Amino acid sequence: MSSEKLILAINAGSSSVKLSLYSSTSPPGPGDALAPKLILESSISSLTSPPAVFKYTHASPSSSSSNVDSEQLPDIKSQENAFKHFLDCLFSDSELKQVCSGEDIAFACHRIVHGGDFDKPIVLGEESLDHLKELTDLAPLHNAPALSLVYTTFKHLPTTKNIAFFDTTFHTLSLPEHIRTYPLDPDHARQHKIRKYGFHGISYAFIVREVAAYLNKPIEETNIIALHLGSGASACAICNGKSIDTSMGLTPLEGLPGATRSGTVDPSLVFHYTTHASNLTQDDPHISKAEEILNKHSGWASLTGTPDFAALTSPSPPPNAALAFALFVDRITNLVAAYFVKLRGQVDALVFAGGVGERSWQLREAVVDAVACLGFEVRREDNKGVSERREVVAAVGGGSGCAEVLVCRTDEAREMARGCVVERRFWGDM
Ligand SMILES: Nc1ncnc2c1ncn2[C@@H]1O[C@H](COP(=O)(O)OP(=O)(O)O)[C@@H](O)[C@H]1O
Ligand SMILES: CC(=O)OP(=O)(O)O
Ligand SMILES: [Mg+2]
Repeated sequence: MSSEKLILAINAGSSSVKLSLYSSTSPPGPGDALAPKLILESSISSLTSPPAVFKYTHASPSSSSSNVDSEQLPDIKSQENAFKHFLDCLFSDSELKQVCSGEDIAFACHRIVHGGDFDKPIVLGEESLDHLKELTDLAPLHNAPALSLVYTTFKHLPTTKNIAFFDTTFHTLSLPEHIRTYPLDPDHARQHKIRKYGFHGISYAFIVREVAAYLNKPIEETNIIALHLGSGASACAICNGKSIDTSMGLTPLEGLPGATRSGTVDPSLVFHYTTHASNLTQDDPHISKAEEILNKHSGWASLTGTPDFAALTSPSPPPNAALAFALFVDRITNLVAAYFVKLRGQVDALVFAGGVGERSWQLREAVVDAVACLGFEVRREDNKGVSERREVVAAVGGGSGCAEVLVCRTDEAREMARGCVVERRFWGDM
């Protein structure tokens, strides 16, 4: 006998919480296993610049009376309160008969950005949490909010099984030693867990599976250059379905610039920029002044005054918009060129994903034009029209003889829900 189980996917950012509720049957059947069914999506954003904004949308029917398009919540300032508000809405939602209390939610899947050496998702318990707490020092800006929501889930959903999915997992076993090693004293590096980990792996796992299906190739034979360009941005060279290089490193700061992140800069810059580089910040005793500046007060927001990438190509752009745009295109070009060579030119597709990659046709056009000498070509009309289309993967260039240029609507929540459904070990005692 199969019964329906509910899966809640939780993606905690530093200033937002994104939640998606899915259903799946237990035990998962062969057909169901790949397709958890989306019931609703919700988000609470602007937690650090109140008022927080709440959204709550049923997957169907699209005009549900419980939907909240955009509601300001001035009293909500923490991840915990945001989550509690979401649960209150969920449990009082008269259109959702299958969920009345926390006991109805079988699984909570948490996106934890830094997973250290974990090479697969894990069920969260006291022991694994202790280990993850140690890793928080490596990624204080990312892991701390996610872990705080794990504790909140323990408190409010005590019967739910909590599973951690890591951004690092996709890279853990496949990055070659010479890629994951920094040229530093090996003993010191080992002792302090200093190496390239790579991030956005939940997204890359989704992208490579969807792109392989689109290309009608086995994942194990699929070679792509994937660009996850959101408020945090990275690139990944994927050879035969596996990550062989990626631009983020020990932390998500390395590599490409982001909305408020500098990306790679000369490490000595830190000491020229501020004499208080290693002082700890007042708000968080784990974060140094330098980390705060490079993570939260840099990137295109620092050049232009706005974190909104769309503003850079709007009819009335902010100051330095052209500079910030050209700089981003240049840093992406460096990576595409390097990864093209690392893949020996055997590239099935150049793939754009993430908020900027999926929505900025101008950015895609500029990047593809910049790497045209490698054989990439953009179809301008398809590229402009893609944002209105609903497919998970859409072609915007390439084709006959040269690599495809694709846009993939990446979905970290769906990837976690799918991971939860396909891993039988999570369902053992259910
Ligand atoms: N229409 C658009 N054109 C260009 N950039 C956009 C557009 N809509 C959103 N963005 C950018 O996408 C980024 C957010 O991407 P997303 O992947 O959702 O973020 P996060 O990294 O927070 O998960 C923001 O920096 C925003 O400026
Ligand atoms: C790893 C990372 O940078 O994540 P995000 O882009 O969601 O901030
Ligand atoms: Mg993201």
